[in-house]
Amino acid sequence: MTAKILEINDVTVSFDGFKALNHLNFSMDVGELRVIIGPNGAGKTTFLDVITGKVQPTEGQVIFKGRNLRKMPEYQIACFGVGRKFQTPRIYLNLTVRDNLDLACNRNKSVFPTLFQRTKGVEIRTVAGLLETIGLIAKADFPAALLSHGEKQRLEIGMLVAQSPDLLLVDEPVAGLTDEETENVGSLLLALAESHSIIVIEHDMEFVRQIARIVTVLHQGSVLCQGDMDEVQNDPRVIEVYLGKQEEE
Ligand SMILES: Nc1ncnc2c1ncn2[C@@H]1O[C@H](COP(=O)(O)OP(=O)(O)OP(=O)(O)O)[C@@H](O)[C@H]1O
Repeated sequence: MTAKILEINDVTVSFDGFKALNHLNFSMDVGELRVIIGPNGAGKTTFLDVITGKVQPTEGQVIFKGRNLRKMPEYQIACFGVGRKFQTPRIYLNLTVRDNLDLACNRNKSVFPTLFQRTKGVEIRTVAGLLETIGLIAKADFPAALLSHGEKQRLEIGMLVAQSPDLLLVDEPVAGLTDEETENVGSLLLALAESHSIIVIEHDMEFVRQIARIVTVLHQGSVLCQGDMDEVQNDPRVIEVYLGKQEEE
């Protein structure tokens, strides 16, 4: 049986009685690339928030690498191997691409990774290797401010990977990107999926089709259905709550 990197058991998150997550059950294998879709308000961001420790479950458990994350502060969870990419790139615009990556690599040399038993064999990345992975060798010495939006997204993904996370959480990486940039980010995530477990939240169905193996659909804080792209797209419940409405927008 393949080891699970993440198990979410019967998790509910209540905000003043409103259940943003409602008895949610979810699991994924080590090395899996999983895409999460769902209508606005389905609970996707809250789902990421309970994994990173930003939000504590009201009920239920989040188990990462076999360990219950309950009451673990956010920075400890990050050091234990969860890396999160937010929708808007968080990079240093005045620094060069190379210096951004260098900073991220050096962050990894803090004492915390050794304190929180990182998985053996997780590759420690070099700046040169990262520049190649994210396809920005030619722009290594440009200030990050001069990059296109898609290149900034790739740089931030590179900075995340520099910290050798076991699980990458990527929130809407292609929102606002051109078709070409979208494809580049997709190829990058597919390349990273060869050595990382990755969760991607995305609304862009073309992009989801490019990268997805298994798709999980969230609705009203629970898993509505899960399967490959064809199964999910043809599921009448998904068409009703998400895909049908999306086409009308
Ligand atoms: N801190 C909070 N306090 C109260 N309600 C919240 C809070 N955070 C989220 N919610 C509510 O929980 C529900 C789920 O929100 P969440 O942001 O997780 O959904 P989402 O699927 O990410 O939506 P979107 O696609 O619009 O980003 C929404 O109805 C939202 O208004």
